[in-house]
Amino acid sequence: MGRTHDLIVIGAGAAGLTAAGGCARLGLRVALIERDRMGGECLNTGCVPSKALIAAARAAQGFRSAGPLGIRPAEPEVDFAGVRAHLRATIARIEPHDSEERFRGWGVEVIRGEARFLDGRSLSVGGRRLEAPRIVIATGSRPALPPVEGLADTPFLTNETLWDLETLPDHLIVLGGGAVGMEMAQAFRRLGSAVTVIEAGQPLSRDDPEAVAVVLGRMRAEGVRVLAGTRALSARHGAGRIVLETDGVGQVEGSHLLVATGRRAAVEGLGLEAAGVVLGPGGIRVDGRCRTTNPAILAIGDVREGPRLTHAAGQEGSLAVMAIGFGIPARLDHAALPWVTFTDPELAQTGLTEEAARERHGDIVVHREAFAENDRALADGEAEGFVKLVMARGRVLGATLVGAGVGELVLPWSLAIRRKASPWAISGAVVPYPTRSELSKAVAFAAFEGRIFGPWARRWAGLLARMRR
Ligand SMILES: Cc1cc2nc3c(=O)[nH]c(=O)nc-3n(C[C@H](O)[C@H](O)[C@H](O)COP(=O)(O)OP(=O)(O)OC[C@H]3O[C@@H](n4cnc5c(N)ncnc54)[C@H](O)[C@@H]3O)c2cc1C
Ligand SMILES: NC(=O)c1ccc[n+]([C@@H]2O[C@H](COP(=O)([O-])OP(=O)(O)OC[C@H]3O[C@@H](n4cnc5c(N)ncnc54)[C@H](O)[C@@H]3O)[C@@H](O)[C@H]2O)c1
Repeated sequence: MGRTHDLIVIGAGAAGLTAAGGCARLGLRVALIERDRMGGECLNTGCVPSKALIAAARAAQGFRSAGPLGIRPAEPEVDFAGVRAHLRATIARIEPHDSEERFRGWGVEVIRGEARFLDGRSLSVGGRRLEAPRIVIATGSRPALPPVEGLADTPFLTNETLWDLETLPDHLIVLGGGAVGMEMAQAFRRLGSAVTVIEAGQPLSRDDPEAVAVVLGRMRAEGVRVLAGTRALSARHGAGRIVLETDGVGQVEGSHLLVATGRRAAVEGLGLEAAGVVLGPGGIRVDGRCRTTNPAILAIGDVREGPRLTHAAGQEGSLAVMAIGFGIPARLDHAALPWVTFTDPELAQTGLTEEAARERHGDIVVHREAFAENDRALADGEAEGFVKLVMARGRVLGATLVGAGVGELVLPWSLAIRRKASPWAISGAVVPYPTRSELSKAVAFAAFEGRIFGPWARRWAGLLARMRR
């Protein structure tokens, strides 16, 4: 039996949908295999429900925190069933973008079932054999469980089950202080749970420590107990309580446990060996063009070694379209890959952190502006945080932003790192007043301020002034 399709994509998350949709719209015969829900993790168990929960939590917190604005603080009445309904409604509103109908409309053959490789060009799904000259693996990741004694016999939640909770936890223990752990810890605290985070190293350790300190300060002030440098050794449960034994603070007791200790590639049952695809410790091994050890097979999104973010998955889906649809050997460029942690204040990074830039480039210059200098932030009563710009020899290497809604301020800095916008242009842009974007202009201007108001400029202005006297 010969080829059944031009392209087979396994997994209908952000990565697989982008690859399948793009190639089908170019007229290729595309099969898209999905064993569970269309839209994958981001839509169903990741970004979307977590951001909807964060929005509900922010609304609740607004009741408590408006005192400085002259609104008497009150304890909100949280209707957790209503919060869940908001989560479900948000998913339902976004779902049509990722639906079978939409992709079938573009000519994609959506096949429901579990894929398993037969060899490097063919696979089986539900007893049917499919073959194509190009295959894309986009099967995502699953929660990685830590080696904590007794965990398997203890009831715990992960991002796959958290959204099914019917009542608000009385005391949520969060194991892992990464993006999932910190976002959910603050959200549940704001909704009314007691929350303890147990983190073996430092929370949000990939981020700039100075910016992380701002987030941690706020979370601790709101009552989240964050135990850094603390490892869970064992877990047990009884009488509706969960007890974790730790190496730092002894026992931590709560009503619920959320395990958020990282991810592992979802490859079980795929039969990678039959396809000649090698798995590394962090996921499927790929080169700079997302090619696996079998060059006819690409691996994109969470399943491969590398950053696990929806926009990275989408970018790699587009790269697959370039490679397979157009034959363009596009390479991945993560130099300006942004990431945002949606705590409050938000924490955003693009390019290198100050520490990474110093290690790699040695001689760097850091410019910094605080939201306390921004009129809009002051008017909003949310003036915590800063924008930090890291440069070397006139080039932007990275930007760190922490403050209310800073995820919306990252774009010009990602462009600047890729030299699609210059700090000079940003410093001279006309920015609407009063907006937080003014802080981006201010920090860019700081890079030139010394020269604009320096001795040469003063001499020239003085000369002109004297001529007019
Ligand atoms: C709580 C949480 C919050 C997050 N928030 C953000 C955020 O705010 N911003 C951000 O950028 N990222 C966020 N992420 C990360 C983001 O969800 C992932 O990076 C992204 O969803 C990965 O997309 P993907 O297409 O690679 O994989 P997935 O979305 O996991 O899709 C893989 C699909 O493959 C299917 N599949 C697997 N194996 C098979 C098989 N053998 N046969 C058929 N189908 C198969 C799965 O069912 C799944 O639908 C968050 C993650 C979590 C857990
Ligand atoms: N806003 C966003 O973009 C966003 C939000 C959520 C998740 N994500 C993505 O999802 C992925 C998964 O997030 P995550 O938070 O699960 O993983 P992570 O790798 O970011 O963090 C896991 C944390 O758990 C800690 N840990 C591991 N074992 C432990 C143990 N035994 N005891 C205590 N702590 C332990 C680690 O030190 C680490 O800090 C990330 O790659 C992230 O990029 C992104």
